[in-house]
Amino acid sequence: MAPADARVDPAVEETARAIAEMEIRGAAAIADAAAEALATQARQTDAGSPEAFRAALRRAARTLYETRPTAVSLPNALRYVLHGMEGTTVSDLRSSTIAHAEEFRTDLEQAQSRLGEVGANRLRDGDVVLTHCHSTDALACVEAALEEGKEIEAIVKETRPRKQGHITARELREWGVPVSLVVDNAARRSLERADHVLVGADSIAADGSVVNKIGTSGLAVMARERGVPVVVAAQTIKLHPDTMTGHTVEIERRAESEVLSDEERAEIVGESDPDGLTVENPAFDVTPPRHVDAIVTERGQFPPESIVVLMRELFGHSTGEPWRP
Ligand SMILES: O=P(O)(O)OC[C@H]1O[C@H](OP(=O)(O)O)[C@H](O)[C@@H]1O
Repeated sequence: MAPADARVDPAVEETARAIAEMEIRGAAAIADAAAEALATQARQTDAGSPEAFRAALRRAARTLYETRPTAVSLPNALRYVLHGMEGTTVSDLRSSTIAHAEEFRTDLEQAQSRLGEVGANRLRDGDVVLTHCHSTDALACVEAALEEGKEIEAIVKETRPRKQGHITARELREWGVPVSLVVDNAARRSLERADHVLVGADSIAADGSVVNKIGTSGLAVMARERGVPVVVAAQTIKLHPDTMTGHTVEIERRAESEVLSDEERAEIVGESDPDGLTVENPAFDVTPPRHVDAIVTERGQFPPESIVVLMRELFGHSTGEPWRP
């Protein structure tokens, strides 16, 4: 049993709540917040023994891990920080954990800007990108292209049910990029004038499949039909190491309330049996590698089928779940 002083800090509980309720969202932001929360746990814990300290950190990591299942950046961040927890005294454990969390956060930021430079090489002056959802990795490519003096236009898919396309549109407008906001159903028509589909990823599997916001796979199929290249911008923390050993990526299913309000439900159901209406709300889908042209990372650009080579290099060691007691 964990020692009594292995308590999860309230700040960690609050971060976990904010991730679960998507106040903190986007795979990179989730990883960053999780690493910061572990550093807070390390700083604040009143654990009186190394054993209690380790138990508190593991508990905190588990609390964060259980929030959202699809973005692998979350367990990758937790694993990185917990593997860095070294020492035989509470003081050493504390300082090594905090140092590793800070290192992770700095690396994350640098990786995104390097990735942006790689992705920007694909974009030419005057190009039109079509986006789905909101991805800071994808936007980093546009930002770097703009910094190089290229003019870029964007067609931004609304992205039901949570309309994260609005966040993308807002950021692009802040940078002065002309934006056409379109409903998701306009995707195929909009591809007529797009030069690239540019999206992010929540997880990338060893076979090069891309797990991203629901609607990405249909968009990729249509883009292939139209001959528009599909570019996935994803830092290497989006690579899912467990898929090298045959595990699949869990697709998060979110609440009905994101799709249908109580009033709308009542209107549809009328006098009929309310159990006869169910709402499915999977948050992500899987795009097979044959519909993806390139995965852009901070380590360069890869055809999806070869991403496993990079995955082996970066995650070749045992993965495991160090937050399990
Ligand atoms: O790490 P960055 O590129 O910012 O985001 C990656 C992905 O995370 C988002 O998921 P959600 O909105 O958290 O469900 C989107 O699916 C986006 O493509």
